[in-house]
Amino acid sequence: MKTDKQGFIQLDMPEAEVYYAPNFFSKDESNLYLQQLTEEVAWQQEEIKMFGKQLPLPRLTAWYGDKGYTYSGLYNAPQPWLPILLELKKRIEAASGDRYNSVLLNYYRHGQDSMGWHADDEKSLGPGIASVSFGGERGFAFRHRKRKDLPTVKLTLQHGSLLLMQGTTQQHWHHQLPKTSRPIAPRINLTFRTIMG
Ligand SMILES: O=C(O)CCC(=O)C(=O)O
Ligand SMILES: [Fe+2]
Repeated sequence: MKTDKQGFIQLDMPEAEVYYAPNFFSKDESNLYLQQLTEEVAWQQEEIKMFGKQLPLPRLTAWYGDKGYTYSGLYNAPQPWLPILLELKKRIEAASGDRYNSVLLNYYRHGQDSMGWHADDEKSLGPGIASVSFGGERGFAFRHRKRKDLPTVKLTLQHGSLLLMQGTTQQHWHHQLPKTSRPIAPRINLTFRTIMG
């Protein structure tokens, strides 16, 4: 690991640009953001069609921003930005040097809520994604899509942390937020994104 961007650690991952700032937000700020986001965001229980069945996603979600997006073949209209989301976006843009026009929010109610291996590599998505975490600390992992010789890269996403995924990260690596049997406080994750076109 090496420190590059100010306050960020760069993860040791070939063909990727991933930076992690464990204490991007102070404890007090993070507690406030966690509470406000829990209350103000329009959390939804979405369903996904799998093996011909409608299954609830193992987390609650919300989508805000300038543009709609298509997910699992369904078009989702965006909700207009909340002031708190614009405030977070501004601070993260200043640190990352990227610009974002939408944010996907995930609410993990307990350790059995999760997100499986995937890459955020849709053609309409810009390469810079900024991931903010508030609440219960969860494990997170990256796995190279082709090179089985490379180890899985694991980290703990802390309360108030910022993870930047840039460059060719999504083309070459998958990531996941695994389930845990540990009792764990609810967690909110925000991924700021750029939808093009
Ligand atoms: O909750 C997380 O840390 C990961 C979220 C994620 O990968 C996504 O929304 O695409
Ligand atoms: Fe993702």
